[in-house]
Amino acid sequence: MTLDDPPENRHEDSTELKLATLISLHPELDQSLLLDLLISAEGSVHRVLASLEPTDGRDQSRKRSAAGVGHQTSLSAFTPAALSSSPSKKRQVLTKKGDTLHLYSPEDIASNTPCSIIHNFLPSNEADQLLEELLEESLTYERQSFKLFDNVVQSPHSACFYVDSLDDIKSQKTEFLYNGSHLADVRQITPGMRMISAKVEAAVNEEIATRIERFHGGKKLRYQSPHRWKPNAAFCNLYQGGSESVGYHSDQLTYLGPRAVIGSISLGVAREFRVRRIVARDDASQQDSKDQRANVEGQIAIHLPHNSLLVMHAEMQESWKHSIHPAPVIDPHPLAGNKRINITYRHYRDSFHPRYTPRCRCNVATVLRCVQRKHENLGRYMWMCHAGNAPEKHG
Ligand SMILES: O=C(O)CCC(=O)C(=O)O
Ligand SMILES: [Fe+2]
Repeated sequence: MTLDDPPENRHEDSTELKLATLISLHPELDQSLLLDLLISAEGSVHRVLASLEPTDGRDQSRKRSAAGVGHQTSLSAFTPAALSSSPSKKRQVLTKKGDTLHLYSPEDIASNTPCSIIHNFLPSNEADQLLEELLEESLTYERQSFKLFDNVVQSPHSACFYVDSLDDIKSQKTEFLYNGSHLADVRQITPGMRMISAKVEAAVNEEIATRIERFHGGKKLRYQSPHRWKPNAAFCNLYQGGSESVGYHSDQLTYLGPRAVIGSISLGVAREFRVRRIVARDDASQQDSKDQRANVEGQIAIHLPHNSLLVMHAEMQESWKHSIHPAPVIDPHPLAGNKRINITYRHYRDSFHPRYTPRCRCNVATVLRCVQRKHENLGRYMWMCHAGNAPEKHG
């Protein structure tokens, strides 16, 4: 930025500066959480700082920026079965800083990430029909935008939210909050999406059972829903061309509850779904260099072809982050051209309906967060005020 820039750009820059200040003072907190707090506090760094407990003796260094495009590696170069026991206990080095481990086969994906994949999930004519329907539907998708002070920031892809019934639409538009506001575009699930939802339900429940049998001794994780997974909402994402993407994030657990499972169908152009483990700042020993920490975090690319079902299992949102990486080159799809459409089927749990969401002392609805960066509280959940007030700790 130069001094010739218009004032609104200078204002935007000051947001970055504020965020950078917060990141440097609270490196143990997730960047998206700090951004949420900053928005809620209407840009007051002071209010955000006041809402966070003081922490002494932290590593003041800035967060490592996400590694760029890495060169291709193959799994055979690494020791297998990184997740053969609890993923949080094993700290096996899978990648060197800047490298990306590319995974294609269901076996490699299941053993090295908290995900599983089914290729050629639907009969091919059904997948094509669904793609055609959603290509039409997605013509009116919009980029998700949220207000940051006087600026509107837009996501680098477009999306839309779907629920089962007209009553659910009404409820979504008035009761459920996302980034502090109601969603404007909520639609009723399309006939094609509804037609496959029973298949998705059956496959995801089977995948959950296999996963807990293989990696968790047949027992679900603590706080994981004891009930059958039943999709009742879906986000559809449209990526138009290789430059559209979504940055590293974990999905909001406020209405899904802890240990959420998500079933994600990919249609059209194949793209890289990148995942990396969240490593607590103080988990690595003092002597560990940033490079060593980056090695433990790893960076894994799961390739998502047309007509695949990826299941993000119960370990995923709390301990890993995911993204859709920008692609310098894509293979055009015969029906979709340069587009990828993704449906993430979700199970909104009744017991996490907004009528049960705790409210802060200031009467603002809270969001459910899991501590990801600070070792002593790792894995604990908290209902956090969206207005930047002191978090109420639970769990
Ligand atoms: O497009 C994808 O596969 C992932 C989308 C995603 O992360 C989300 O909807 O939260
Ligand atoms: Fe996501």
